[in-house]
Amino acid sequence: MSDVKLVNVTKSFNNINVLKNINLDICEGQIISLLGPSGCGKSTTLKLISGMIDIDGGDILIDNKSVNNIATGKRDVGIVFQDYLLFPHMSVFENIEFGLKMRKVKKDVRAKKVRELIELVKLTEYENKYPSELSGGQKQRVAIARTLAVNPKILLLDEPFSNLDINLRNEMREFVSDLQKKLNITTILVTHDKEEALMMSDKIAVMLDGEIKQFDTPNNLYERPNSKAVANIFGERNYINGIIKDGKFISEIIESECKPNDKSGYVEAMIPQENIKIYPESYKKGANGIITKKKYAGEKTYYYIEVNDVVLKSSCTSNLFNKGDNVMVIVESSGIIYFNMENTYS
Ligand SMILES: Nc1ncnc2c1ncn2[C@@H]1O[C@H](COP(=O)(O)OP(=O)(O)OP(=O)(O)O)[C@@H](O)[C@H]1O
Repeated sequence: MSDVKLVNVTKSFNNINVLKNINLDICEGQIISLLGPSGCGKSTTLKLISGMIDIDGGDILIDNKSVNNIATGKRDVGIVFQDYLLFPHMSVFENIEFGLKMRKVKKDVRAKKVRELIELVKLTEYENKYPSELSGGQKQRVAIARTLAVNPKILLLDEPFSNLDINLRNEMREFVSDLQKKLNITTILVTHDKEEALMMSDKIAVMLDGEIKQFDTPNNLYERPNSKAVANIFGERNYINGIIKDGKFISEIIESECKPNDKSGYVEAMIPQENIKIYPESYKKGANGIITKKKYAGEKTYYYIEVNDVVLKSSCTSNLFNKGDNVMVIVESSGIIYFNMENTYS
């Protein structure tokens, strides 16, 4: 069942179209991400759904009812921002209690609900502490508990982990994912981090320049992006021009087998970096190349390899090769996507 629906939503600031015809259909209990570069309109979309700013055109439906003319407080949505916005002079308990107090919920009911939430976000020993005494992750959990206190139907998360260091970020991603599944609360996450979106979402809306370019599952987006623009969001790939003929992709530098449904004709092959395999020169199979650059990154090493004047980028677990080495390059055909010359998925 559709829980949140955006139909032809538009928004301009100072006569600039920031959102151009946004359509989204989010099912109950799902977590979806709005993913895209800075300025593409992610936060504006979230603010429109929450009612913090007004829509120019189109419709926003929550539970199949238009909320265009309904005030933020009555939309049944809770929003968590990256900078938490906790009240500094209130304890953890009081911060979480705040929304319930505003709604004039009785004191004993309030206390029970706050304690339940404190337990849910694993802050039992911290209820009397003040925000200044908490770590970033703990503050984030208070912010989430405070938002959940008033039982919103929809949870909106605006870059909630971007202020946390990498270890804490991973821990909080897992914590929020588990919590979302446990509560089965429809959630919209704004992020510019592809890994975060891939790891946490049932579906991802890839946004560019105020438009949704593809709304799909993480797997489909990664493996079957509908355009180069979407593909590039999910990492740097190699692009090679060539032709598909008799079930084979042929280019000046490589040849590889195609899948039966890859159409014949002139194409641009998008090759993931992990598909470019490097072997010692003595291997004598594949294309001759020379390593022109090496970037060691712990679990992976990135190599730039020049093959017939074209630079291919490869990521692999082996750290054996060095700049200047002559190597053999083999391209693994699985995972290659072919765009016809009009840039659409073939
Ligand atoms: N209140 C406003 N007044 C004028 N322009 C605005 C306003 N809010 C947003 N914008 C503009 O709208 C565009 C989209 O902004 P938005 O905050 O939605 O982007 P975003 O994708 O969330 O970016 P980021 O990842 O940097 O937060 C930007 O060009 C921004 O400058």
